[in-house]
Amino acid sequence: MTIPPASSPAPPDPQRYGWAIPPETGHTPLKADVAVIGAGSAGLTAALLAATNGQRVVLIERERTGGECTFTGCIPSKTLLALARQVHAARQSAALGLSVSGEPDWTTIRAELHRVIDRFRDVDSPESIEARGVQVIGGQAAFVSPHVLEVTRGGQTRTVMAERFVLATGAGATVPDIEGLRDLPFLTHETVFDVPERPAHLLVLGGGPVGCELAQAFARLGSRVTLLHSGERLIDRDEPEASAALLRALRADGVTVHLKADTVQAARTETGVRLLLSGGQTVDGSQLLVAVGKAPRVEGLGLEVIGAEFNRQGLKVRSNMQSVTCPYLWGAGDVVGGPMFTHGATERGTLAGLGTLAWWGQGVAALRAPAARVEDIPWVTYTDPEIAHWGLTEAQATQQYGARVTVVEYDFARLDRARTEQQPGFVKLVALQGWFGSPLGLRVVGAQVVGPRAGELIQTLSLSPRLHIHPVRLALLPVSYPTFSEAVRQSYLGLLADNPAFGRRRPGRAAGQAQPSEHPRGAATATSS
Ligand SMILES: Cc1cc2nc3c(=O)[nH]c(=O)nc-3n(C[C@H](O)[C@H](O)[C@H](O)COP(=O)(O)OP(=O)(O)OC[C@H]3O[C@@H](n4cnc5c(N)ncnc54)[C@H](O)[C@@H]3O)c2cc1C
Ligand SMILES: NC(=O)c1ccc[n+]([C@@H]2O[C@H](COP(=O)([O-])OP(=O)(O)OC[C@H]3O[C@@H](n4cnc5c(N)ncnc54)[C@H](O)[C@@H]3O)[C@@H](O)[C@H]2O)c1
Repeated sequence: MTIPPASSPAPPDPQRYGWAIPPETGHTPLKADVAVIGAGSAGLTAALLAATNGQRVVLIERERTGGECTFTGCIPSKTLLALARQVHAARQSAALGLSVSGEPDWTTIRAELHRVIDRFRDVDSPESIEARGVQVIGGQAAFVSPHVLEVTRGGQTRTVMAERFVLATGAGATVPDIEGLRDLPFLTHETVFDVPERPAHLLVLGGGPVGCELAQAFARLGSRVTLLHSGERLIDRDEPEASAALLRALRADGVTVHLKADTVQAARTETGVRLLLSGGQTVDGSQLLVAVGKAPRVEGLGLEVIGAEFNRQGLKVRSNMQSVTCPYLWGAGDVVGGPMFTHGATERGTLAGLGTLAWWGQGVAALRAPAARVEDIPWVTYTDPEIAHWGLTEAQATQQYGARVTVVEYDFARLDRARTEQQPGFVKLVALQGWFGSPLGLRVVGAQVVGPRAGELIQTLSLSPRLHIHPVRLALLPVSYPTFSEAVRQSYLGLLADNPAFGRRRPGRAAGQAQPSEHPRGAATATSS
């Protein structure tokens, strides 16, 4: 199946985004040491770092400074989830004798969402960036010859010449090749936060982080939600137990989930949209949200003109983010492919920014490069329960290291703080056993957390391997009682000693060998609904 990139999003409403649009392009050619294309998390980081180190920097943005994270990604999605959690908590309080009825007011929810975005917008406004020594210009940039960009906007063109360049153009929503889909007015993350009315019945295509986070948020805010995912399990880069926990949670929130759903046709109906699945089943809804992944924005940038190699996975770069074929170009953020996270974008933006500096910057970049490796970036899905992961899954580790793999499972039923808050969850550590039964050579290679504060816990759980600290040191670190952080110590102790109070240890299993009944809280592997 081919997944072509979505067409460009509609231009932003100038009333709403007024001053967040960079100033007019102007006519005079510009000369700079460093030109950065794209003012999202990656481009901003690279541009500010280069400027702080005395470079003349021009930052070119075609739409809004701040990028996806601020306007259509992390900030609106986390705000919507937080509002949805409040509504959910209010509903749950019926058990305490409080009475809550009705649905939350969508106009208020939407206003609240945009109030929060507005607060973030201040930080990355063109004025604020210029105050930090970076010249910001608005327009669409493309290379026209080596070291030369043409920036166009509203029929005007301006030339920008620079010694070095950073490409940080991000990634756009992909649209699957489903018959009739492109004839429908579907939503993506670029438009869903602006819907004027609460969707009566939202169909969500895709069970990755975007689909799952938004399915839960809209369900809790009063929409009927049906999620259709082509895979066997949701968020399939995480452990199967995490996917299963999320499936249970979404269903408990009233979301109808179809796994292994192969949508073959989409059509408009009088009340919205109808999807036809390959088995003949139809699913009707009022709106459709497409959340099946993102594609790096590498087209139309004149990369061919400067000999920079790229493909649909993104700009091809070395570990220090320098283009593999164009020595004066660095890539940063979603445009280089791999894990698409804001912290990945800023880390890679830092490397690219360092790369544009003199030899010493490139030296520091080489030292920092390992931290930006795909394997070293933890990620979090901000649903309830929160789900966080770092490193290899059990199946990946077993494939790579065979019988050396050992797994510790720690159930929050043993964690006092979780018990007081009556919150389920678990930690799973994937490790390599020490040599000859000793702690020598013992090493954690992966971690998964599901439950409250999972996004915070994963940082500490992954410290030992990421900082090359022996697991014993983390296992013996005193932790305040009663905190969720005790789960870190208890699971690490489980690596060292077989005691029911700690995490339970077992040999690693290859993919498909999982025994669901043994998983924490009996988390069964997700199956088709
Ligand atoms: C719904 C959602 C929720 C998310 N939640 C999280 C989360 O909780 N945590 C997390 O870590 N990540 C999250 N992400 C991912 C995160 O938003 C991205 O990984 C990150 O913002 C990418 O930053 P970037 O700088 O690479 O790209 P972007 O922020 O997309 O910036 C690229 C910029 O380049 C500009 N541009 C493109 N082409 C040109 C051109 N030719 N000329 C000039 N300008 C151009 C674009 O207009 C854009 O402003 C989420 C994503 C989505 C969709
Ligand atoms: N919390 C976070 O850090 C966060 C939140 C949201 C997004 N992101 C990032 O943004 C990027 C995009 O996220 P995403 O969830 O859109 O993409 P994704 O690729 O992570 O997940 C999309 C899922 O949709 C499935 N799919 C593909 N075609 C389908 C079809 N026709 N019908 C049904 N399902 C289909 C895929 O199998 C895949 O599992 C990812 O890199 C993600 O990591 C991060």
